[in-house]
Amino acid sequence: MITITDLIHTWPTQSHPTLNIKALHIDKGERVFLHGPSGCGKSTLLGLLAGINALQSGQIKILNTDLSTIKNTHKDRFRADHIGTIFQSFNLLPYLNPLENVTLGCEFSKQRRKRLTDKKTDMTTEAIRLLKALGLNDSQLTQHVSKLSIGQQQRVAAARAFIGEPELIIADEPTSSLDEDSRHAFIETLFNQAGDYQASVLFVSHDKSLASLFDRQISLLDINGV
Ligand SMILES: Nc1ncnc2c1ncn2[C@@H]1O[C@H](COP(=O)(O)OP(=O)(O)OP(=O)(O)O)[C@@H](O)[C@H]1O
Repeated sequence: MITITDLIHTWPTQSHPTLNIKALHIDKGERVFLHGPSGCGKSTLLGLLAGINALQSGQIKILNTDLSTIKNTHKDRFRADHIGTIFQSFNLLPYLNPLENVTLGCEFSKQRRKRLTDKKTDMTTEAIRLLKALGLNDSQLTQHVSKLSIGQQQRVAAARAFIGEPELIIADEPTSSLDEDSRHAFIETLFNQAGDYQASVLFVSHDKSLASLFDRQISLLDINGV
C-alpha cells in the first residue's frame, strides 16, 4: 500500500532535514499508529504522503504509484481518488450541512463515484449510511455543522474521508479534543468502516494509550535518522 525509500525532507527555513527515513512499508488493510514528540515531523510525513508537501528526495509509492511521477496537476486527483483525510481541525465547510460535507468527498473523484456505482449505491445514500454508522441521527444529517458537537463534527469528517472507499485513510490527531472514552469509541467506528473494505489506516496521535488498539505502532524517532 505505502512504500517509502530513502526519504529526505528539509524545510527551506531549516538547516537540517526534518525527515530522513530509509524504509517504511505499510500493508493493505494495516492499521498503523504513528507517534513521536511535538515537532519531530509527523505532519510533514503525512503531508508528503498526501501529496500536499512536494517530494524533494527519495521515493514514496502509494498503491504502486511513484508519487514523483505524478504531474502536479494530477496530484489532487490522485489524493481525491485514493486517500481519505481526517485532520485535527476537520476542515468542514460551515455553509454546507453534514450530508453535503460528506458527499463533497466524492465530488472531485470519478473513481470514488464509480466505486459507489459498482456497489449499486449513490453519493447521498452512502453519505447517509456512513453518517448513521458513525453515530449521527436523522435530524443531525441536515443540521447546521456549527450546531454539532466536536465529536459529531469529527464523525462527519470521518464519513467524508471514507465515502467512495479510498484505499488509504490518513488521520492527524483527530481525537485530540475528545475525552478518553470517546477517543476509544471513535477509533472503534473508524476501524469498522476501514475493515469493511480493507482500507489501510495511518493514524497520528500523541496519546499512546490508543496505540494498543492498532495492528502496529511506529515511533517516528525510531525510523527517522536525522
Ligand atoms: N510549512 C512549513 N514550513 C517550514 N517549516 C515547517 C513547516 N511545517 C513544519 N515545519 C517544521 O518542521 C518540523 C516538524 O514539524 P511537524 O509539524 O511535521 O511536526 P509534528 O511531529 O507533526 O508536530 P506536532 O506533534 O506538534 O503536530 C518543525 O520544526 C516545524 O517547525
